Amino acid sequence: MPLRNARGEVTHFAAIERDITAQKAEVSVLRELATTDPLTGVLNRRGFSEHAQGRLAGALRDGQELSLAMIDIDFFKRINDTHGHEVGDQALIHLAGLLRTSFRESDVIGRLGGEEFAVLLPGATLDQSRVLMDRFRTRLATTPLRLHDGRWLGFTASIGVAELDPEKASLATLTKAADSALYAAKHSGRNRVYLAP
Ligand SMILES: Nc1nc2c(ncn2[C@@H]2O[C@H](COP(=O)(O)OP(=O)(O)OP(=O)(O)O)[C@@H](O)[C@H]2O)c(=O)[nH]1
Repeated sequence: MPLRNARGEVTHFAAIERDITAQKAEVSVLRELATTDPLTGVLNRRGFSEHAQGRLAGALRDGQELSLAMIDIDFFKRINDTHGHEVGDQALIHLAGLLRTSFRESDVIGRLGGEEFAVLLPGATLDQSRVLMDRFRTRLATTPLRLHDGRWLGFTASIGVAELDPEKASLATLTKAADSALYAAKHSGRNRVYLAP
């Protein structure tokens, strides 16, 4: 803002300066809280969807393959009913930890709700994803969770995988296809990976 003398000539400029570093940090913490699942630390549905939309747009732009896997714990209700809700929560944390150490930094991992998780695999074809997901399924099935009383709890998951079709490209379409494959995996006996046609 210009400051003038009695003759109306500009002699100085005044400015108000405010350090917004703290506000910026606060906004970023709030953003993180809004997009992260507090129990497992992976992205929540909203965070996953935001990241996935971005990666999907990138894949379409670059003509890159992209796959989506939906992962759902088998008989999770039974785990809760038999061992209690706290052990159920531990199982969710266990699964999220295995997901984090099984996939690349560039893959997007989220908990979509309840015992359902999703992994978005940019650059992966349906066939490559099948191999990766089957490896993960086996890793989960052979890595039991150690309970507080020293006992071990083994559990499995069913997985449905779909690949991005550039002709029908939307996250909703891809999710629906992976969900149908997951449904088929559940109904054919669980603890398996099914691919969307
Ligand atoms: N401990 C715990 N349980 C949860 C949470 N969210 C959802 N659940 C439970 O997850 C269970 C889901 O049960 P169902 O949808 O019947 O599925 P399921 O028993 O895994 O059976 P299938 O998927 O058919 O193998 C319910 O008992 C919910 O109460 C959570 O954050 N923590």
